[in-house]
Amino acid sequence: MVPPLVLDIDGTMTRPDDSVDPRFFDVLPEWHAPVVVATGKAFPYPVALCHFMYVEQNVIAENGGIVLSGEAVTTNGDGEAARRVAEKYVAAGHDLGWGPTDTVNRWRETEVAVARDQPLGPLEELAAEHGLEVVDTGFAYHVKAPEIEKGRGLKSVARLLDRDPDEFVAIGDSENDVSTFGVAGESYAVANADAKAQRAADVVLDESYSEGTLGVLDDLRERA
Ligand SMILES: O=C(O)COP(=O)(O)O
Ligand SMILES: [Mg+2]
Repeated sequence: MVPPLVLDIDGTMTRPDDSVDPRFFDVLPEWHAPVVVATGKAFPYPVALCHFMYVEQNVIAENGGIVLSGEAVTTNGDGEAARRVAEKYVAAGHDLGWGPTDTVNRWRETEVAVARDQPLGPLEELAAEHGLEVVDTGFAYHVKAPEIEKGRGLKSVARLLDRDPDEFVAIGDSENDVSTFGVAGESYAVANADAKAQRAADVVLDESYSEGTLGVLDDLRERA
């Protein structure tokens, strides 16, 4: 049997141009074990990705802020403190950096994301004043409660799926995947992963982005 998977999206299921590799649309519906999509993105993004890949909606969104498996949705935290940080950041003359529509934060419930071309120092200061931290995923700065992590989300999804977290194989690319790597039984960082993810992973792959991830899936299938 193939093992259950926990897959990060950005940098892991994507190609260097940020598009999701279309090969996952064939590989994942045929994966004969649960697939959990674990992302820093707001809840609707991974739900839509699962929907359009036609796989079960096992989702860890907002870095563990929201978890969905089967009929159970769990929200960890209300994002109130993160929104206060964002307000103060904007009041200090900065910008969240996503333009007037801001679809990055529009449906975000438990944290706030800031574009990486905005100043990090003042954001970290405000976050610390509110007991929060800033996590850099390589795609955005996430202002979040330190205790909310993808790894904690994996524990609750595993429970709902009646699996041991240790059975999961995790693949990721950045510091928001470190907690997942700590909970899963086996972990891989793609070659484009940041230093923290590389240090935390059991294996650092030679191949980058979706190429690395699909290579692991091939190996796991062969092993099964
Ligand atoms: O939304 C981000 O900043 C990163 O998303 P990811 O966790 O799927 O890589
Ligand atoms: Mg990522």
